[in-house]
Amino acid sequence: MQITDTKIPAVKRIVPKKHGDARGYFMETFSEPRFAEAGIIERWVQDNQSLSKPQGTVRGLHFQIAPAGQAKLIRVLQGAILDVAVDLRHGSPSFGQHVAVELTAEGGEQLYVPVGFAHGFCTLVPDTAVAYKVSHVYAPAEDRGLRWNDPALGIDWPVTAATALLSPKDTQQPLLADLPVLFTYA
Ligand SMILES: Cc1cn([C@H]2C[C@H](O)[C@@H](COP(=O)(O)OP(=O)(O)O[C@H]3O[C@@H](C)C(=O)[C@@H](O)[C@H]3O)O2)c(=O)[nH]c1=O
Repeated sequence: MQITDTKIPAVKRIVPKKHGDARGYFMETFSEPRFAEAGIIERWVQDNQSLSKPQGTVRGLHFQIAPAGQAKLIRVLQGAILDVAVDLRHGSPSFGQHVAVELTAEGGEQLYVPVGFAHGFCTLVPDTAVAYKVSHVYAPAEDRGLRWNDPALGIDWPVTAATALLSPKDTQQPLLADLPVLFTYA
């Protein structure tokens, strides 16, 4: 398992080792000691899974605020996504910047997104299934969003507002400039 920093070091890319044989493959998708060595110490309390039927489905950008902040560990079970994490930590040298990484079922790559980031993805093929661990249970009262295509974020999505499929909620999320201070950089 390889765990490397992305251009925002708090966000990590994980590539599990695939042991292939005549039957197929085996891989460890999570190892507490290996993650701890790489500085990722979380108590994962909920596993989520979603299926997005059309290519070009966008989910996000989402986060939960205190006291229900969520770290996330994202991977693709079927298909492929462009996975995006936006730094919302005021005082961070990368505040407002993002990491965008392709995750595929074939490659088994994962993205670790700590508390303080908004998260979202766009599916790159039809029938894409995504699974992720979170470090706090779903808390609807603390659930928040950020507009996926806010020009201030400069995210190079593979879709436009005319071609993307979003939930009604996600078309109406606030812009970065309209968010109060929600997270601070330690
Ligand atoms: C996120 C969540 C949703 N739900 C319910 C609420 C709603 O009725 C239905 C669909 O919710 P949403 O539209 O928010 O689902 P979705 O847009 O897939 O939300 C997810 O997006 C990705 C990008 C994330 O990062 C996740 O944390 C989560 O916010 O599922 C839960 O029961 N538990 C949960 O943990």
